[in-house]
Amino acid sequence: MNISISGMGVITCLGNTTEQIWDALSHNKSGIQEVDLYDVSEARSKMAGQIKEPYSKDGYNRMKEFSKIAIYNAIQDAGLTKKEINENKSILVIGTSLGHMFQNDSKAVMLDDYVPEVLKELDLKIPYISVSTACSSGTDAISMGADFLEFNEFEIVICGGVDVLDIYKTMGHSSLQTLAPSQCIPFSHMEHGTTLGEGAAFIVLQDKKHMTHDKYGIQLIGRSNTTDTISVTNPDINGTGAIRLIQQTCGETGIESIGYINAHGSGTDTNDKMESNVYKQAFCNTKPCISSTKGAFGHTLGATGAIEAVVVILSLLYKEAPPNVGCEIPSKEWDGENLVLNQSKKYTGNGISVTYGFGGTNAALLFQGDKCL
Ligand SMILES: CC(C)(COP(=O)(O)OP(=O)(O)OC[C@H]1O[C@@H](n2cnc3c(N)ncnc32)[C@H](O)[C@@H]1OP(=O)(O)O)[C@@H](O)C(=O)NCCC(=O)NCCSC(=O)CC(=O)O
Repeated sequence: MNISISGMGVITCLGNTTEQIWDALSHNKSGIQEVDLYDVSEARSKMAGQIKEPYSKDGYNRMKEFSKIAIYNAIQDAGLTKKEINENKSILVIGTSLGHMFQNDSKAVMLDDYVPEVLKELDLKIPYISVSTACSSGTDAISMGADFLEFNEFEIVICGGVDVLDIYKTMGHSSLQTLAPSQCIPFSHMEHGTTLGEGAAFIVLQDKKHMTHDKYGIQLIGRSNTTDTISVTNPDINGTGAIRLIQQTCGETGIESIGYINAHGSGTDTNDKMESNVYKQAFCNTKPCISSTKGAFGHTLGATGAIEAVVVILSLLYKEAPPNVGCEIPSKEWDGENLVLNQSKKYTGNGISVTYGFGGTNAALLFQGDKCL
């Protein structure tokens, strides 16, 4: 089966359309600013990829609003009517890390309790399933969506990730000492650490032979996940599970087909060292372009894999690997690697999005496409 991308919808600190985010990314722009959503005076970092007004400050409503915008835009982009979605076998697969879970101390909050309202307000009468695998959630949601399509369970799959900023995530990462005091610049020789962000991205997957018009000509040709579980917070510095992940994702296509890697690039010392070890070993004969887009969006946790999947799709359409926003001088581990610095680079071949999460969850999506925008 040819798993095709028929539509995409996004909301991020760089904009609410794929055109806006590509324009900002390709001009090396970052959407990271000082947080005004809650009090960050006690936090190690005051900065985040916050989506500014006019959205609700309440986590539940914020999750709902971001999901609704990205899902609605993905459906519109796919040219599907609500009737078509409701009358075919359709499903929503929604990934998040902790979403709005810690927003109300007084009662237990379900991770996906807002989703029925999203569907109702969009007038969609379809089932949904939620996925939470830390920072790989958005990637795993797309992977699971592709499984539903491939095994003929569903015909129209809307899948992606959403996450919101909140004081609990900020203070959690602050006490773990993972936050960069100023701003995350993955793979840079400068200070290390991540910067949080928020947003949502959804894509519509369909079997190419059921589509009347394949406007993007992009296919999801590989997907996989592996688990290390060597530590709750530390990645396996040798990257054994991550290397296996890339090999499994590429399968018979072969890793030499990859022209661009959208890395996890969380900006922390341990993650960035682990990733350089992984790509050095996995791509010893080829040197694909590598960049992380977290310097632009911040680390959007459960949404990051879905947003980065959209970035890879756009990179295939524009035939350019986007910059590693803010990175002028890489750290020495990247000597000899084809790291994209602060300017986009032309590339040919397939694009892969790789995400790693706490608990050792690793996930990847491999896309192919020949059309040009
Ligand atoms: C969290 C770490 C800084 C911990 O490193 P070390 O163990 O070497 O450092 P350390 O012992 O000084 O720990 C720093 C502080 O965090 C606390 N700490 C560490 N691990 C903890 C845990 N499992 N639970 C609670 N607290 C913990 C320590 O007590 C200490 O606080 P105190 O000093 O107060 O005692 C590091 O593992 C790291 O950078 N991890 C992130 C790597 C990364 O970016 N991975 C990408 C995928 S994960 C991702 O993208 C995010 C996600 O999935 O959500």
